[in-house]
Amino acid sequence: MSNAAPILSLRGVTRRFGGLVAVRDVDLDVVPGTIHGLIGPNGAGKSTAFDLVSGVTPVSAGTIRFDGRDVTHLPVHMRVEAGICRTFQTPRLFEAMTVLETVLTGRHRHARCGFLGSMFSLGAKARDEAQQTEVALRLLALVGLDGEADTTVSGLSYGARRKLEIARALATEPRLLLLDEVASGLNPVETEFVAGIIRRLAAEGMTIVLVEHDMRFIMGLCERVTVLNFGARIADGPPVSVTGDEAVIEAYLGRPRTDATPRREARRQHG
Ligand SMILES: Nc1ncnc2c1ncn2[C@@H]1O[C@H](COP(=O)(O)OP(=O)(O)OP(=O)(O)O)[C@@H](O)[C@H]1O
Repeated sequence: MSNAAPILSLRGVTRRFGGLVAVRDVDLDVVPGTIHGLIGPNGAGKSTAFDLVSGVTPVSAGTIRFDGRDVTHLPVHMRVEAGICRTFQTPRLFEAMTVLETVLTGRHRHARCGFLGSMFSLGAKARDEAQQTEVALRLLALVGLDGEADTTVSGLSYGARRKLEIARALATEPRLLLLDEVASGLNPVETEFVAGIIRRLAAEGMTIVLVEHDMRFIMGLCERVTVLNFGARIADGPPVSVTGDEAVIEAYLGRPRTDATPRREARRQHG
């Protein structure tokens, strides 16, 4: 693990829904500027972990620190201001908006002219709008949607919606980007394109955490991987060591943990 202080640090993070523990006492450190994978079988607690880090859901216990600051109880918009932004497993977009308008919603906090400013200086307002639009168009070019600025969201393909969600998240200028199953439903060409965007963002210094089921995608991108199962962290390390981990293999193959000892024992006995 790098010596750099983690940009994101979870300690003892737990989330209960009634009797169900969706995330159980999880510790997690994410090194700045890296691509970190968060994997695990269905229902392992990955999206809930993102909800907790982004502030969509409150923790039941534990602390979340971002860039040395305790953000555990900050509301979503203050975490976005601090530099945390996420995408959702199912893109959450407004169907009636255009692609450009959608990205501009992410620029909201960067717009310099508030209501009073716009009343007293129409010139400044127009300049500000032009600047925000320029940034939004650059982001659309980055995600390959530059020809679609005026297209209405309802007319977009699934892959385009995923890319648009990335552009909207980037519009907030995050330092930590949480991508929830960003490659799901994409064809191989689109998947490789999105992987390229992620590599480029990380090369520019952004920290990225990926929740993903596509192992090839994870293995090809991540420096480090954390594995959850039934809400608990069962492994953490470089991708190769994690994929060879017995507990991880069992979690993915769905064998009950009580199987582990006899199977290992049997293997030893059979040389
Ligand atoms: N709002 C909620 N109320 C009750 N239970 C919830 C809620 N959100 C998640 N859960 C439960 O918490 C557990 C973890 O769910 P979560 O969606 O975080 O898993 P996941 O690892 O992201 O799964 P998947 O890979 O299938 O998306 C599941 O058992 C789920 O049913």
